[in-house]
Amino acid sequence: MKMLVSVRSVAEARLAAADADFIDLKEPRDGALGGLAVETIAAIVRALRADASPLPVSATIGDLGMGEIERIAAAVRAVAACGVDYVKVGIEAAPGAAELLAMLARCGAAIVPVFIADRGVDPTLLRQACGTAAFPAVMADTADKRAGSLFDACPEAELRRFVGEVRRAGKLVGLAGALRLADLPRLQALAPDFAGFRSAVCDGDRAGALSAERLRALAAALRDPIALALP
Ligand SMILES: O=C[C@H](O)COP(=O)(O)O
Repeated sequence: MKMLVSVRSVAEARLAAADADFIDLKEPRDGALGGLAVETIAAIVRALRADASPLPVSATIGDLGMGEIERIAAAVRAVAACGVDYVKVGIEAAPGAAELLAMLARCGAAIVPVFIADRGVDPTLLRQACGTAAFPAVMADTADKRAGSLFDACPEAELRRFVGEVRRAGKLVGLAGALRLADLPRLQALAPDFAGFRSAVCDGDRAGALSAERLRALAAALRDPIALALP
């Protein structure tokens, strides 16, 4: 299971690059999928490429409503133009979501739909995303980071179905949602391709500073699943 870390600046990206497998660009203060200014995204991508970092980079477009298709299309174009490998777009079970997925399928960017799983994942929307060849990966994440982790928001059986369905579609599957060290054994059992972290690798809450110590500890725990299984 690989480790995705969300960062908001060049300094944080360089810090995370020492331990992470994927670098994800977002403004954690602005919600689950808070977007950074495109200038910041472009500057982080330039810095990582200048460092010859081999890590794939994703960026979010911001927390936009399912009905805001034109705004989302424009944001996807602007973020993709920054040179990121993947553009993450939140998908909620709300009117307009199916049309949004259809637009994203045609938009030409490498889109990762991120299912907001606080109230479960809509099976019809998930089927649509899994049936869309243009999406290289599909994620689940939570919007309300104070309500516990993804495991508090979503029954484990549902997460297992999510992982299985995305994997059977031949896509990478990622899980996130205020995941903590204590969640790693359950995560390892679900075995997504990658897990996303911000809250667990910050001093204080997810809006705080990224912690090199917490990053190292999490990376070590992910590398050593046997130790995780110990009491
Ligand atoms: O994409 C991953 C998320 O940024 C994870 O953030 P979180 O651990 O605070 O839910």
